[in-house]
Amino acid sequence: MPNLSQNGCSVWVTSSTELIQTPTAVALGKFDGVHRGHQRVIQPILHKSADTERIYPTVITFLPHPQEFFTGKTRTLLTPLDEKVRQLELLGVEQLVLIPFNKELSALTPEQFVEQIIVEKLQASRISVGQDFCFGSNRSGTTRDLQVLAAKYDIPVTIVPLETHEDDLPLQKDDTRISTSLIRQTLETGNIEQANRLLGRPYTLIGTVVKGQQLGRTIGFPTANLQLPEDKFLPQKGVYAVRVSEINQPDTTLTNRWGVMNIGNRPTVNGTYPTVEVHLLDWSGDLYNKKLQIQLEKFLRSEQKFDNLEALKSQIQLDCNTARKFFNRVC
Ligand SMILES: Nc1ncnc2c1ncn2[C@@H]1O[C@H](COP(=O)(O)OP(=O)(O)OP(=O)(O)O)[C@@H](O)[C@H]1O
Ligand SMILES: Cc1cc2nc3c(=O)[nH]c(=O)nc-3n(C[C@H](O)[C@H](O)[C@H](O)CO)c2cc1C
Repeated sequence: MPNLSQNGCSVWVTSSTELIQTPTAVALGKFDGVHRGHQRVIQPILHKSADTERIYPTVITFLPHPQEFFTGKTRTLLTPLDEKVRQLELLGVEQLVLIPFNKELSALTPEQFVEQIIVEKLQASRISVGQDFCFGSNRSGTTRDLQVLAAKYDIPVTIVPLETHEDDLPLQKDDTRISTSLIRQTLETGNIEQANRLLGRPYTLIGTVVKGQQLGRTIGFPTANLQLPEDKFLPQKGVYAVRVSEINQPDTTLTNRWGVMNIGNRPTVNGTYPTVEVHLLDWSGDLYNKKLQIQLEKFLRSEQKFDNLEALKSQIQLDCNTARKFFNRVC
């Protein structure tokens, strides 16, 4: 049973239905990315001033992802567990329940799901779902079914209309819904500003700084090499302007610092595997073992193979200048 409370987070995370804090107000869904649409679904379960009883604002999701369970294929995520918990905490969610998705659960009828999970295990006093939510065996239950079934137990259900965007996306002319897959597509093409608009916040990487080959310092640009969760979805390879903060430590010199980041194989130094490295502007010190949050703000260029380290060094200097100009304009 993961409990990330010790990880500096106040959200109670459990995958044991015996350890759920009840009664709950629940939002149901996958919530990968915790994007603007997800945020709207979560809004109705947050504390209302009129609440007299202690009701836990709770997000319910399934582990593994139902698609992963049925296909056997692992998926990368916009928000791996640790990051999802942090985003939910920022919204005011107090509990994340990861319901084990297995054969028994997938076989429950909509009626059984409401009775056994929503009523008995979660003791839900209120439910919120997105308009396209389906539940029960073969995804046979609709949001309308949920409303009807929950009404038998006097549980109100909010059905939240799908959030849309106003961006002009050539591939999605008629479909303006914000979705996890649209954000993934946008990140794959390096359109970070658009992805950030769809998310309602910057796309973020959270990782621990590990040792590399001690090469960066020899060209005047030390870079913190980030170890990320294995299931983290990476955007297009290349160089980005980023904001960097240390997680869990109120070290003010490491809060919201500007930086440049490279995601790539480093062809100039004959790199053989992809790395994620960040150079902080106007900062020096030791970052090893620190946990950093990197917010991606602008895609600057694709990775290139340079003839020598001098040429790479000049380009990184130009990247720093471009990032500085960008941040001076937006700040
Ligand atoms: N401005 C800075 N930005 C990033 N790291 C810095 C900075 N200043 C000092 N450092 C420190 O230097 C380390 C990186 O040094 P350097 O790039 O030489 O070696 P490395 O960790 O082996 O990485 P590389 O893969 O680049 O060789 C960082 O992990 C951090 O502790
Ligand atoms: C801002 C930035 C841009 C980079 N661009 C490239 C690049 O275009 N090609 C490359 O081979 N390596 C690039 N690197 C990685 C570079 O090879 C690596 O940091 C050093 O070799 C030290 O490991 C970049 C690194 C940073 C921080």
